[in-house]
Amino acid sequence: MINLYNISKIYYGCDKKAVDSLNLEVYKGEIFGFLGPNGSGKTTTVKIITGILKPDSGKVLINGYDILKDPLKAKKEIGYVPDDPEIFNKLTGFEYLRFISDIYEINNKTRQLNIEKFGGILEINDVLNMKIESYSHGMKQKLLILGALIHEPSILIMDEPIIGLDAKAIRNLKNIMRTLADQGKTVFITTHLIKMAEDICDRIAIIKGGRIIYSGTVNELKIKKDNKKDLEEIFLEMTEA
Ligand SMILES: Nc1ncnc2c1ncn2[C@@H]1O[C@H](COP(=O)(O)OP(=O)(O)OP(=O)(O)O)[C@@H](O)[C@H]1O
Repeated sequence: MINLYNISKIYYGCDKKAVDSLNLEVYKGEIFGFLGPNGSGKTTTVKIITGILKPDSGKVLINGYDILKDPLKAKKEIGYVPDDPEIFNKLTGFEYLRFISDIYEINNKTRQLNIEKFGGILEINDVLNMKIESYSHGMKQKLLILGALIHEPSILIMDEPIIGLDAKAIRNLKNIMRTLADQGKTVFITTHLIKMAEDICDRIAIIKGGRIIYSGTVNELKIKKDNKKDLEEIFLEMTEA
């Protein structure tokens, strides 16, 4: 479970808050979609949830652990896929996964089992002996996802996970997300892709200018908007207004 209480952040030298008084609860057993136009504060929020950025005010709890006061315990709960897959290019895929496993103190057997399981689903295992610099964008993205799953986190947080993936990989990732949620884990994704959110997310929040302007299910939102069928139209209407 993820809890945000009154989170605000203003970047140095900026006059406007990147995120402003955010309150959010993301439950166990759900896939939660965080939607918003460019520059609305999605990545800032993800970086604050994962402890990469410190908010100016407010509190984040990760399964009850305060990300600032109890960072190791909180971070052990999280698997994180950043929006930029440019990392550790000189390592091979295996070396990267070993490195991540060591950080999370995962034994060899668990590491191997999870590489076989999730690497198999993501169809990345054939290239794990190659250096990451030789990977395509989509292959790097798959490796990052595999790395985020290797310690069996109870909370999976992915920033724009679909970008760069082909149709089959997207379907496989959706299946992984649904399986994790059905196992009682928390899945939090940011996306620009409204259709994706509509297809897979149990609940969504829409952020605009750093403030959450809606949180709930897609169906509740449609009912609120006079039963308009097209979520994309509703989203554009809400975020452009
Ligand atoms: N390092 C930074 N320094 C200054 N301003 C920043 C920095 N990172 C983000 N911002 C600003 O904070 C606001 C929110 O940015 P953020 O990256 O969180 O948005 P986003 O919703 O993830 O955007 P996108 O969909 O384009 O990835 C924007 O106005 C952005 O210009």
